[in-house]
Amino acid sequence: MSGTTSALTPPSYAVVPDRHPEAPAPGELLGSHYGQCFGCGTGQPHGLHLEARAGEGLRVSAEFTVREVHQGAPGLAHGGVLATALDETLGSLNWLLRAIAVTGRLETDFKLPVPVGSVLHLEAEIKAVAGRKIYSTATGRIGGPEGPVAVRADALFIQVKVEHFIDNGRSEEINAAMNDPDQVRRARAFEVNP
Ligand SMILES: CCCCCCCC/C=C\CCCCCCCC(=O)SCCNC(=O)CCNC(=O)[C@H](O)C(C)(C)COP(=O)(O)OP(=O)(O)OC[C@H]1O[C@@H](n2cnc3c(N)ncnc32)[C@H](O)[C@@H]1OP(=O)(O)O
Repeated sequence: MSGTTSALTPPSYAVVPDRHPEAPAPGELLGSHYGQCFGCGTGQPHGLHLEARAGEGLRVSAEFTVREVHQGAPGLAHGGVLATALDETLGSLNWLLRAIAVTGRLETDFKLPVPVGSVLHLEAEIKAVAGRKIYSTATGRIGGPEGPVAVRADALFIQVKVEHFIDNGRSEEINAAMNDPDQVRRARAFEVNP
């Protein structure tokens, strides 16, 4: 069975948003939004170390190399790890709107097994925005950027304010992040949209 549930179908009043004028230029590496992020941080030894790049329009691309620590079945990537790669790539679309948004819903199709050692070539795109809701979609291909689609997802991200993290995160990490000028600069870069 495949298909998208109605919660991921943009409502009639949804619009295709503008790319933010100060969004990173096409081809630019986006960098990690948080060094300890399991998806994109360089401070997580077993993390995905996913590197995303701005694309044209409302698109980003990213690559993730599947390592032994990412296995589910012998020699194959764990499905949850692949979902994380899709989630992280979709999350990096935030940079194009310069808005902070978190995943509300993520629906994933697993179409092909992904062996350890594979490079997953990811692409994500914003389809529409309705108020705080951002509708987006992503694919992950193996065997090259034009290879077959191994995984895909549709998602709904919800815009939040930076207080979402300050109010809900564990105080150790939040205090460390707030005392890191680089982290504060990155968080502020998203706050231009109320
Ligand atoms: C200096 C300080 C340092 C801070 C630095 C931070 C920088 C960070 C930068 C960038 C971060 C990017 C991180 C990317 C990482 C990858 C992405 C992830 O994995 S994120 C983690 C997983 N996700 C969650 O943990 C969300 C947990 N959920 C929630 O917190 C809430 O449920 C939340 C915020 C999503 C919504 O709660 P509400 O109370 O704000 O809003 P309501 O009214 O419930 O929803 C708004 C609209 O959205 C719909 N909605 C919400 N959830 C939905 C769902 N699951 N399915 C369908 N619709 C949903 C609702 O029906 C409503 O729609 P209607 O406006 O009425 O039309």
